[in-house]
Amino acid sequence: MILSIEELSIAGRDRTIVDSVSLAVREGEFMALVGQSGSGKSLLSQAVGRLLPPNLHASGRILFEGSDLLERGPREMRALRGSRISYIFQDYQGAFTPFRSIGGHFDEYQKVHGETSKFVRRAKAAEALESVGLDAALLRRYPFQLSGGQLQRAAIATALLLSPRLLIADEATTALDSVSAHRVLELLARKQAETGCAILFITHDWRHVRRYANRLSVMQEGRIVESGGKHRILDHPQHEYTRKLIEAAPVLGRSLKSGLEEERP
Ligand SMILES: Nc1ncnc2c1ncn2[C@@H]1O[C@H](COP(=O)(O)OP(=O)(O)OP(=O)(O)O)[C@@H](O)[C@H]1O
Repeated sequence: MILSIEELSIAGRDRTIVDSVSLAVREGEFMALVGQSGSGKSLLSQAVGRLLPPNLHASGRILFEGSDLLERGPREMRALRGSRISYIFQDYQGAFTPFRSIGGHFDEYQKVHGETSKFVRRAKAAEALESVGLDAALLRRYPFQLSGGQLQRAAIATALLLSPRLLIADEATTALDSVSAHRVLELLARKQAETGCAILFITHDWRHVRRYANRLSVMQEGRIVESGGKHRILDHPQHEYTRKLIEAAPVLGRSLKSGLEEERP
């Protein structure tokens, strides 16, 4: 296991929002986390990077590469975020400062993580951008000069720059049109195959679960109600809530079944 969340609770002053959740992500797998709005998926993922809002408190254990992140200090966590654990969010625009060029962002990111050679930083930035299918000339542009899909791809390039072992994607394609979303997901899957990083993928879109996930967990009101392999859950959901979520998903001409049938010759 690269990540093992054990009995994690997240609470505010007067209520428990995430209630004793356990969830594991294996090395190199694509793990989806689904559940209705407000079920606690984002807070759970923020707790992993110790990014919770200050009014919320996490308890339990979050074992990453064997050691408990809840016991790490802020400096250690800063070093870990970006290098071993990376995030991409729905709000890709928020990942970029408007008046800094794309190249400036890549440069700053690498400086913060200790790359002292300007030459190396420049070369890595160009390589990273090209690896997500973008022209290195975009490094000179500003965020508002890129499309949503291009920006999200640039965000993925940044997130993968330092070869993290875990990438947390929180509704990373929700704000994109379906063609751009598809491209971004294909890119994520390809980068995952290349780098072997694990992905914790938070989504509302069952088509993406069906296509990309290895395993998934279903969250309802702060608890995990069901976890397992994609085929098992999509074809034989055990929990009533999972069944309802799957039934409510838009089908768009293709069955939401796991796809096993199609894989048969
Ligand atoms: N800082 C906060 N203080 C108190 N409650 C919060 C805070 N942030 C979020 N919440 C509440 O915690 C619950 C879970 O929020 P969270 O964002 O994790 O849900 P989610 O499952 O990711 O939803 P969505 O799919 O809409 O993103 C919600 O009821 C939300 O209103």
